[in-house]
Amino acid sequence: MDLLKTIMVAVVSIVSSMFSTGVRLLRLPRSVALAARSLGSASATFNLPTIRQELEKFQGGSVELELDEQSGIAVMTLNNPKRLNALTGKMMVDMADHINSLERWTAGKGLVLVGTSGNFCSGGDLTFVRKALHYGEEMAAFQHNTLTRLLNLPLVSVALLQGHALGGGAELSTACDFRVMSSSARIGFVQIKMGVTTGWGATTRLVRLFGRQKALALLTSARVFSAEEAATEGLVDHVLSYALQHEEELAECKKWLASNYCCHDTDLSRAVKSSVVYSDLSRELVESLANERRVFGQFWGGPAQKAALDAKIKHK
Ligand SMILES: CCC(=O)SCCNC(=O)CCNC(=O)[C@H](O)C(C)(C)COP(=O)(O)OP(=O)(O)OC[C@H]1O[C@@H](n2cnc3c(N)ncnc32)[C@H](O)[C@@H]1OP(=O)(O)O
Repeated sequence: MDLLKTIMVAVVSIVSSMFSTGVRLLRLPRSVALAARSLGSASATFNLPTIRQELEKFQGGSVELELDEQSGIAVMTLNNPKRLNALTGKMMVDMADHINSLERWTAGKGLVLVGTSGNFCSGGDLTFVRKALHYGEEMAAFQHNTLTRLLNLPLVSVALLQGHALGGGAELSTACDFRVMSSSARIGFVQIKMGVTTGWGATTRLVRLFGRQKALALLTSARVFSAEEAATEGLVDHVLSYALQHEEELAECKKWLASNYCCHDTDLSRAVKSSVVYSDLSRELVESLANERRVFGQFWGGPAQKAALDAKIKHK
């Protein structure tokens, strides 16, 4: 317990020093998260509560959170099944609120991020996207904050990829520590085909996960991978051996997480994850996300994106 406290204090001290220099992205305890009312970069400052109010106007779908006190494994479910769990503004806000709850959940050691009804997420909800073409950098700032806090939770997280994980859906999966894939699922960073760059932080995370060459290949090719191909490329950590029903695959995924990475003492497990996060709290991460946001803002709402939206592309 002392070790965990020491690490948390050190992390808070680093995060606080980032706040004092105007860099307000990273998170840890609720008290610090509450202090992070705005997210700043060298060139722009974003007011997260104001962005939140704006995003809430784009209703549709929900994100649910279930905490299992006994196993210490939480399940966060994307729920917009008619649109293959594409994310609306309201769902982004729900997710941010659930990350707040998970930051306070001291009994937890694991998290599964999943979509309902056998699909992970088909990216940004294109109905929402069409109405939010004026709001790219702000949305990106909100998502960067939420997904960095997800990545930095003291829980070992896994994305269960079923059905489609496309565009923003593929980005969400990179905010988890591990990826488990259903044998029939597909994953692709298809943003470039939609006339945009990554808006939810995946470029920064892909470079860190797989190195710059593979990140560049994934993002410029927009290739959509089967589970077998994704495993060969090292994009996913485990492929479920045969396709099961949604609930059975979720149970399998929880079992995989519990038996591999959540099988030791809770305090120690959280301390290990916090140490990993600590080693990753670099200014370079924050600056990379700020750059990613700026680049994204240059294309969001631009002619290439509008043409792609008009073309009603299916990423088969
Ligand atoms: C933030 C930046 C990004 O995320 S860029 C990536 C944005 N996402 C996309 O471009 C995905 C577009 N959708 C597709 O390619 C196809 O729907 C895929 C996922 C391949 C599934 O094809 P298929 O199995 O034939 O199903 P379908 O097209 O009939 O879809 C079922 C219903 O879901 C909808 N849907 C799907 N994706 C989205 C989305 N991202 N936003 C809003 N709605 C979406 C489809 O329109 C379809 O709805 P409906 O039944 O026609 O009313």
